[in-house]
Formats: sequence, C-alpha cells, structure tokens
Amino acid sequence: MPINQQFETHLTTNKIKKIEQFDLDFQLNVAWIMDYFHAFAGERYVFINKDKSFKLIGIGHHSVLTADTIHPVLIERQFKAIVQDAAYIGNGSQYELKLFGGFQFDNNESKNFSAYEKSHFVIPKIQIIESNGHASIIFVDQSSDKIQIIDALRHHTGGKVPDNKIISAEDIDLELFKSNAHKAISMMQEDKLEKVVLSRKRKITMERDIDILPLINQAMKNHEVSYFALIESGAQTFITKTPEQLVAVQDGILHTNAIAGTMGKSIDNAKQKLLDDEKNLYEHKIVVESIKEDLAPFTNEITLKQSPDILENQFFYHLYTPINAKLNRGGLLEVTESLHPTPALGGFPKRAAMDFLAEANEGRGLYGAPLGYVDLNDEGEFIVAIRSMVIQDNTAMLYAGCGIVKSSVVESEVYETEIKFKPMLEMLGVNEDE
Ligand SMILES: C=C(O[C@@H]1C=C(C(=O)O)C=C[C@H]1O)C(=O)O
Repeated sequence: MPINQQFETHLTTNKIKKIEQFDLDFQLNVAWIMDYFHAFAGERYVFINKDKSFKLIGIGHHSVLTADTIHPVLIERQFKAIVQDAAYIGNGSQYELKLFGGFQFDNNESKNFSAYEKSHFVIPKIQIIESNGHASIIFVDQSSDKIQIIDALRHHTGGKVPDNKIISAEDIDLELFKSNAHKAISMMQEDKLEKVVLSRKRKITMERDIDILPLINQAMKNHEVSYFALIESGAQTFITKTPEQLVAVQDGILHTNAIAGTMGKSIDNAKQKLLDDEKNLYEHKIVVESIKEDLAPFTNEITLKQSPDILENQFFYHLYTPINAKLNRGGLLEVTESLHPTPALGGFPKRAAMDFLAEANEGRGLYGAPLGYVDLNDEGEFIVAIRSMVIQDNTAMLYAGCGIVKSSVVESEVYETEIKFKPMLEMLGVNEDE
C-alpha cells in the first residue's frame, strides 16, 4: 500500500505531548470563530450535525494524516498512536479530541481536488466543540496564551466582507452526463446493471475571490434539517450541506439511513406522489437492501421500518429509511469503508456500478464521499458529502447527482440535478431567477 512520505514523517516525529481543554461559557458563533482565526486560512474545518446539537471546529494543522489511496482504518490507527501518550489537562478526557476528515469517492483521478489526498484527515492545533449546549476548547501542544485567546473569542464579532457578484455559470460536461445516462439505461435494459448514480458539475465564477464567511452565515440562517461541513486544504475549500448521514456510532449503536428517491417540492401533491411512485420506491429499495447486506458482517441486530418515510428539505422531498443496529463487530471506520458508496451514490450491483463510474470519469473527489470524525472511543459520525462544492480563488465547482434506473427519463434527471445545485447556489448568493 503506497503511503505518502508526509504521512510517514508525521507518524515518527509528531506524537502529541499535551492536550489542554477549557470549558467555554458562551455559545459558538461558527462564522465569527472562523473569522477570528483567519490567519489559519487553508487549515480550518467545520462540522455541524443535522439537528445542530453538535458543532466541531478545527483550527491549524497539528498533523495532516494522508494516504494516496483509500485507507481510513490505517489512518485511524496512526491517530491513536499519535494521541496515546499525551498528557491531558482539563475536566473531560483526551477522548474528546477528534480525528476529522474523509476519503474521496473513489481512487480515480479528480483534478478539481488537487489539494486533497485520497485519504485526508487532520489533527488540529485547536479544536472547539459544542455538544448539547456545552462548549469547550482543546489546545494540542500549544504554548500560546490560551486565556487570552478564549477571551478574544468571547468578544469577537465577524468582520464585514465586501459583496461579491457572479460573472458566469457554466455547465461542465452536461452532454456527457446525458449520454452516460442513456448508456446506463441501455445496459439496464440488457440486465447488466440495476442502478447507477451519475453526477454533473457547474462552474460558478465570481467577481472576486470567494470568502467563506458569508457562505457560513448564509448556511446558518437556514434552519433546514441538513449537516454543514467544510474542510480547507491550502488554496481549496470543500463545502457540503448534505441531508445524508453515512454512519454514526454512539454507545455501541450504529445509525445509518437510506436516502434515495426524490421529488421537487414545486410539483403538486409531491409528497404523496413520491410515496406512491414505483420508480422512486425501486431506487430506494435497492439502497436499503444493499445497506442491510453491507452491515451483515458487523451486526446481527438491525432495526428498520418496512416502508420509507419522507425527509423534507428546502427544495425536495426524499424517501428516507432510518436504520439502526447494534455494533457487534468492527469499528466506525470499517463500517464507513464497507458502506461507501451505498447505491444512493454509487449503484447496484456495486461492482458493476463502480466500473461504470470509473469509465464515466466524473472526477468526483470529495463529492459524494464520506466526511466526518472519529474519537479515541471509536465513536463519531460520517456524512455523505452531496449538495457540495469545491472553491478555489474566485471559482466554485458545484456537483449534483441522481439515481438512474431502467425507467429513468434522461430529461427528468437533468431537471432533478438542476434543483440539486440550488443549496450551493443559494449559499453563494446566486439568484438564478435574476
Ligand atoms: C446524488 C445526490 O443525491 C442522492 C440521490 C438521490 C436520488 O437519486 O433520488 C437522493 C438523495 C441522494 O441520495 C446529489 O444530491 O448529488
């Protein structure tokens, strides 16, 4: 397994000596905190869970643990070795320090994500957590004046960012998306494939460099049920506002879900139509069955409902099945690697779908990929990074995908992906109706 030089160097030289944790007596304003630490631009991350009860911010790089192939379990092992002998000072435990990051959709080339490795995880210099209303800050091997930083954070309010305007919006390879969809449907008619999820891209160019501050502010304004995550790597920033959890483990219980099957909210009676729609129910069932199969090595107790619920977000209804299981064997990252990609993002049969996608050569990078965190207790959460974009200078590359099955109509899928760009366009302040 080829491992980056950088990865090996960090391992041998960078063991953590001291973790210091302080309680914070104020609620986190994520945008303002990111603004306060603007000197660390390129080395920050944010993760906010679906019900906003958990917020995680990382500042600076203590270590970047990467591999040039998908191997998160190996990286988690190295994280444990790095933290193992650290002295801990505070009211909690070193188990609160989290390894944050993810791995790309697949091992294929993804030129829009040149700043990210295939497996890309970070141990920050400063980590800020808010969990169920209680906030704390962790310093990893830091000699700076910590009380002064805490005090400054308490009083800091976000700076003013100059307005930015869109210059152009350009569909990338839309014709290729359509021809791949037709090709997939023909293969399905020959029973060579059951489902594949295809994606397309839109490149947005703005007048000036894109600042993340207004994007975070915009994302926080909107109270819909979705995660928010951001990871910077040098000149690039990846952002997702996904409704989709891949897997979480807490107190020995594994939580996952199937989200597949979509109807735009502008359609009359959309909710009921979606619940009755054969094509969408079929797309959804493929995901549920595949998740059950992939979980089998880790559990013998799975709980789920027989028919899907509706998940509502700003622009759509999705078919949604929550799935819970007792984790009897293996850990969070093993389950993450095994589930990814579910047929909500890959397809079915998995192998045939991944071969199709390798040929389609969409260069997904972190789009549709698992992103999240794990701690030393092996607890944490990974999300599926859809409704996402990668930003560099004054451009943002947006990604949107949809499930193709035998009965798909290509123009409807183009329309569905069109709406799926909206959450990112809204975050960028782009009003398409203007
Ligand atoms: C692939 C995306 O979404 C996925 C595909 C869906 C579908 O085909 O119905 C629904 C939700 C997601 O699982 C995306 O938003 O980019």
